[in-house]
Amino acid sequence: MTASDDAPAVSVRGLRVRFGEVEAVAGVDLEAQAGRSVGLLGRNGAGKSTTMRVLAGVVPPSEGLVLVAGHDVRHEPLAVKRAVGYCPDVGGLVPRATPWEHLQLAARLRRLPAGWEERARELLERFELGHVAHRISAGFSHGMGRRLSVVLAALHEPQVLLLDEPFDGVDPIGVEATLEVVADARARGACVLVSTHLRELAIEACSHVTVLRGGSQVALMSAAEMAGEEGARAYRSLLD
Ligand SMILES: Nc1ncnc2c1ncn2[C@@H]1O[C@H](COP(=O)(O)OP(=O)(O)OP(=O)(O)O)[C@@H](O)[C@H]1O
Repeated sequence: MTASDDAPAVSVRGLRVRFGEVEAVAGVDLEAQAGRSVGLLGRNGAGKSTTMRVLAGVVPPSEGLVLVAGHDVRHEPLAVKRAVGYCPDVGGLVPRATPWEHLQLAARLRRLPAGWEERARELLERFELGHVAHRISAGFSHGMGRRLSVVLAALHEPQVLLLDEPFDGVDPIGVEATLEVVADARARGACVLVSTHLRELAIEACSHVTVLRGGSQVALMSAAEMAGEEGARAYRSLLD
């Protein structure tokens, strides 16, 4: 099954995720159409990364119905993984591999047609990683690793792009490149989800934002409603 034109690219209904006694996500509903981007905001431990992991097909929901590009994450995790590009909040890189080797592996696993190298080079240049393309990533700074993770998530132009803390520790060039990747993805009809603590960047990158608190969703609004001093106050009041 694939998403029909008007079906949401991401549909989350009553999502709950438990790890033993801990309820990491305790009720999230979300719908995002193709061409939209949604920001996930909330304090440390609010459940953002767990929600992202469910959308990436990495962690199964304990309860709820989650469809990504028309695929049920519970029953079709492989189809979900094929449809998404996922930048995890931590990890995901092989320390002994170079950026180019990461890209070669991603291209092989995703069976990308010949010609992917050009897009890979263009992304590396955009993120100013071209000069370290053949250096092992073990010595990369945190921000360089973040930038490479975004490149890897975006390489195959996925239907759904999931960026978990893509701006964390990233310099202004990397932030700009990431915003461009989000805008490009939206322009070609992909749906983008961005988890971040940075309200202003969420507003810049996203059409809508949702705020999580203690695993529960406490707001879903247009990004414009979060803007300015009034938006900052509204956001602050949602945090505790
Ligand atoms: N594998 C796990 N086992 C046990 N508890 C977990 C696991 N993963 C997440 N949690 C717990 O679930 C809650 C939500 O965590 P999550 O990482 O989703 O939050 P977050 O909003 O992404 O936080 P941050 O902003 O700090 O990255 C936290 O209390 C966390 O300790």
